[in-house]
Amino acid sequence: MPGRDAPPRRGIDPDRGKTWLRRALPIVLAHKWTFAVALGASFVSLLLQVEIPRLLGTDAIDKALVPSVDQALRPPSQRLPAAHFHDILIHDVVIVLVLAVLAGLCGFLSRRYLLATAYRIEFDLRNIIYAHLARLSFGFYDRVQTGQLISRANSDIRSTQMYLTFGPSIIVQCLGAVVAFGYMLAIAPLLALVAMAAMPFIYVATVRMRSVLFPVSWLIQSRLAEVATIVDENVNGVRVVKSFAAEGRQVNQLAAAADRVRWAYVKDADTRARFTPLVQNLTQLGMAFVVLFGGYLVIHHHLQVGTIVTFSFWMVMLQAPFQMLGMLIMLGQRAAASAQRIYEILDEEPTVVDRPGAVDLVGCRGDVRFDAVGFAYASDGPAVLDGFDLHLRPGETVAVVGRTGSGKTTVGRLLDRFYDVGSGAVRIDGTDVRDLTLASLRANVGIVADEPFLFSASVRDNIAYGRPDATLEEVRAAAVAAGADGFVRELADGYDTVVGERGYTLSGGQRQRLAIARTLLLNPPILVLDDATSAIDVQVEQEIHRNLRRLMEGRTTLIVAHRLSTIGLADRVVLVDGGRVVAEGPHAELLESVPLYAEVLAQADQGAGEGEPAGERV
Ligand SMILES: Nc1ncnc2c1ncn2[C@@H]1O[C@H](COP(=O)(O)OP(=O)(O)OP(=O)(O)O)[C@@H](O)[C@H]1O
Repeated sequence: MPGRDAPPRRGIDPDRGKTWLRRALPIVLAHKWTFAVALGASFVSLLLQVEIPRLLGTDAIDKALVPSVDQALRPPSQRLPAAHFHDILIHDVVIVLVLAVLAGLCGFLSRRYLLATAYRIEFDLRNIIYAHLARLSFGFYDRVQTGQLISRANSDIRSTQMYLTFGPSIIVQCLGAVVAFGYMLAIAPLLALVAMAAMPFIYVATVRMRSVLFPVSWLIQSRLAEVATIVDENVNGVRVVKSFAAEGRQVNQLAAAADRVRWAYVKDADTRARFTPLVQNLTQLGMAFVVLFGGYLVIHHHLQVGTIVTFSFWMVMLQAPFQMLGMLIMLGQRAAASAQRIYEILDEEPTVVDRPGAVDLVGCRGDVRFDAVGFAYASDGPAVLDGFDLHLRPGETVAVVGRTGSGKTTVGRLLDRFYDVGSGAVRIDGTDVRDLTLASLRANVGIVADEPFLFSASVRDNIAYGRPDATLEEVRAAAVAAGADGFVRELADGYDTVVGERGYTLSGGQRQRLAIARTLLLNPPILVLDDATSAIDVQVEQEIHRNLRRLMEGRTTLIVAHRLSTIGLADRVVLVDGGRVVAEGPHAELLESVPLYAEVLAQADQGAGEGEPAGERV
């Protein structure tokens, strides 16, 4: 059996032509032994539970209690000693006790292993999905709403798991009931049929109850999620709410959502209140018929009293599977829908993957070439780059400048293979990036993104994200280089300070400096700076620029320049327009000779005037 943290051993069957259940089978089979123990123990426990009423009824009552009562009617000389009946009684009770203990033990084993199987299947499904999500390319994340996808995946995983584990368990319970019914038929066939008379009604009532309850339970889930979203937005967006004095509106919005949850809960309680007593009373009614018809048989000496007692116990056992069969059908429908949604993710193929024969990028010199690159985000979408040529010599810093939406950021993304080019090629040291392993490519190309993402972890862990084994000295050196050391030292716990969710406890500038430190710790020979300093004030920016200049030395750096000041870092500027490079050279030269360049910079100046924190937009 795998350890708790063992990765899943099998994934789903990739054959899309198979039914959802057959596709999920490998995951269940990976735990077949735990599952078999659970089901086996459950079956044995049920057999023992079938046997106990038989012993009590047909043995203890019919062979000890009823004959002992009969004794009173006989003359004393013909009576058997009371000890004779005591012995039978005690013998039966001891056996019942032993069986009960064994049944309890089997019940324990079955629950223990069934739940273990359930959670292992859930663990596997969750890991398989997460591992797959991690493999999927950026194109997928552009299309789907990731947050919703993940939260939906959670409830889908749960309902699929429930059916996969509890489905077979319910079937085993039904088998136990079949055995009990077999006994009933063997002992008193007519009475057995009478006992079964109420069962179809129990089944129908339960199916009806579930058919109302299931949609309501979905409703409750989605409405709770709605409330959670409103609370989350109110907490995260508290500054906006308060600054617009919109507290009252928000509270009303929450009250309305909470009322919708209340309605769904009341509907749920209402349904249960109506159906649960009905199902219980149907069983009692069935028992009444058994006593009536069984009593008639007893009076006419066709049956013994104990059999009625035994049958009453068995009827309680029989009604459970009839209730659960209804549930099984509902669970099945829900699980089928859930599994389809899970498969939608798992069937999605990553588009950017290691090609067969891909080689590691070793000893990277940092020579970068874009050769006639053509690219569109969607196959039927407009071309973002079209015949884009650019050569960055080792150690050179080049700023890409262009109008907003001209494809500057895209150039950086293609270099790190976030997306693959549609035509042409991006080469590093002469090798097409598609012929390099992704891991080695990304270890050699460091990206400092426009909106740095920090994890809810310590400053140290955030900086060391790409190299978790880095020493504190190395982390500090990177922070010093990125100009972050000063403010980190002033934080309550220094490098051990946990930054809040996504780093919101830090200022924009501080977050960016940590992101720069994180990339610098990797020491990549090629850097992509996506205007990483856009949220930093002029003074800090100058300091960072000093640091960056020192650090860019010896590295090939592509600056995705959205701001004028960043251009100053570059040895050379290229102007992008219409998806290709239309001019290149030093800033001053371009400014003088290329009207479009001056125009783009002028627009950037306007952008700066419209609320940019510092510097000018490009
Ligand atoms: N993930 C995406 N999916 C689809 N289209 C995208 C995606 N990212 C960018 N685009 C589109 O591609 C074009 C180029 O975008 P890109 O971000 O490269 O421009 P940019 O020059 O960096 O712009 P800005 O200066 O405004 O940041 C734009 O029209 C944009 O709408």
